Amino acid sequence: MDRIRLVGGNALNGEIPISGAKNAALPLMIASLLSDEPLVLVNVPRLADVKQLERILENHGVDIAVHGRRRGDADMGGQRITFTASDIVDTTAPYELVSTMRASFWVIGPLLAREGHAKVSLPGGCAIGTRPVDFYLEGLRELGAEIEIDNGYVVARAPGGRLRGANVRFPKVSVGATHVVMMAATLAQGTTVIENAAREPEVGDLAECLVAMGARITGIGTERLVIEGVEKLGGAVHEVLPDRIETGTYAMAAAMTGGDVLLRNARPGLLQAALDVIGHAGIAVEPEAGGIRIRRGEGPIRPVDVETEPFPGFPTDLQAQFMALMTRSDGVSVIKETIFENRFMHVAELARFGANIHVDGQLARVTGVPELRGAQVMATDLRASVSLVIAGLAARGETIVNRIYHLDRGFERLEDKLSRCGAVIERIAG
Ligand SMILES: CC(=O)N[C@H]1[C@@H](OP(=O)(O)OP(=O)(O)OC[C@H]2O[C@@H](n3ccc(=O)[nH]c3=O)[C@H](O)[C@@H]2O)O[C@H](CO)[C@@H](O)[C@@H]1O
Ligand SMILES: C=C(OP(=O)(O)O)C(=O)O
Repeated sequence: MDRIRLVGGNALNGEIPISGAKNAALPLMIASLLSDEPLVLVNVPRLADVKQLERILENHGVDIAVHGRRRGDADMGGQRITFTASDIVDTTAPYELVSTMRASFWVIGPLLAREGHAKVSLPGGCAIGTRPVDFYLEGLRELGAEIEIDNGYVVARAPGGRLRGANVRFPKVSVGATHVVMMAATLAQGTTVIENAAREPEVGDLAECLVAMGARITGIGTERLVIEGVEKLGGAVHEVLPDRIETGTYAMAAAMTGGDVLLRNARPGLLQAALDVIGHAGIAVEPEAGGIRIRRGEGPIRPVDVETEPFPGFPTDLQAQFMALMTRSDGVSVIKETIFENRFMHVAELARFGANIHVDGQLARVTGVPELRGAQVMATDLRASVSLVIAGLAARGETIVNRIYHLDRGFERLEDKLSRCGAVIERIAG
């Protein structure tokens, strides 16, 4: 398994290009199942999760064409990929594929809406929690689906071959459940209202793409979505929005090491809560024409208390990265994780750098220390793995991060992007 080796102490200076968002690309790719016409996605990031989802979509009969580079393409720019689901040849998503990439469970919505039936493996839990899918199934039942669980699979059928519009209210904000019910509702008979819908930018990005394909959706960006079902959807060309989690991650890396970094193509409005917190920690956050500039002056990193919340609150996907930053603050920061029940796996690994963190249920109390020391550490999940890289960038001496396949799921060419800004970081194949 590949590892990453870092030697800490260098400030980051220069420019980091922000890639297309993993959490936007995945639902957008799945939306291609809703139409028999080509869906062209622009700025698709080169990530392990994207490659895995391509394999899953091909299993359903989707033709996938990756366009070659074009003269003038931006350095480290995203891919242009055409997805064409002319004919869905298989409405089963098998365990061996779904278990490797949780979001592939989301194919259940488009398959049910377009074909009237679907058999999709339950995704199972993962490091950060049990992550059930009860809201998804309740929402699809409201749309008229008959659903049973058989041998670890969700077997769903739309009576008469078509779902019907309904009022769906989620008991708790769920990004995935909002994606799935919204996609299913686009082809349902009648109108669907989704209350307590997720407002994450990736949900809005998917909705805009669906509208471009001919869907009728209003309330985009709000917690109340209204979808008027149509008979058929067409093709579209849609650009994947920049990754707000990657943006926040590199902002915290620059804050941690010192230096002056322009996050190219970043959009402040996608992560304003996180940028505000970084500003309260004493770091200069300056929107510019080409992105966001992060400048850590001579001052200390100030402690800030944070509670993770659904958008527009502080995102849970930046919690581990922020904790790494707070390990070097000049005080005490209390971090509350309210979204997932087990998202402090990085605490034990950060402690190996000499960090002082005490966990009590949903709360982590981080007392800043004057110095971190390099260590051998192990990645446990996607965002935890990058929090270890952030710590290693500022630690004295050498750090080895093991099991970085977690990183490759959601961070495109991380070591290239960081080494171009002065970090001593390399991938060790093995
Ligand atoms: C591919 C993708 O976009 N992943 C994101 C998506 O995951 P995902 O869509 O899986 O996360 P959800 O928003 O659904 O989860 C939020 C909370 O609701 C719970 N829940 C969810 C569904 C359900 O049926 N029952 C239930 O209890 C979950 O266990 C969790 O505690 O949103 C999360 C929260 O912003 C992010 O951390 C993930 O990066
Ligand atoms: C939890 C994450 O992704 P996923 O839902 O794909 O596990 C993440 O992107 O931080």
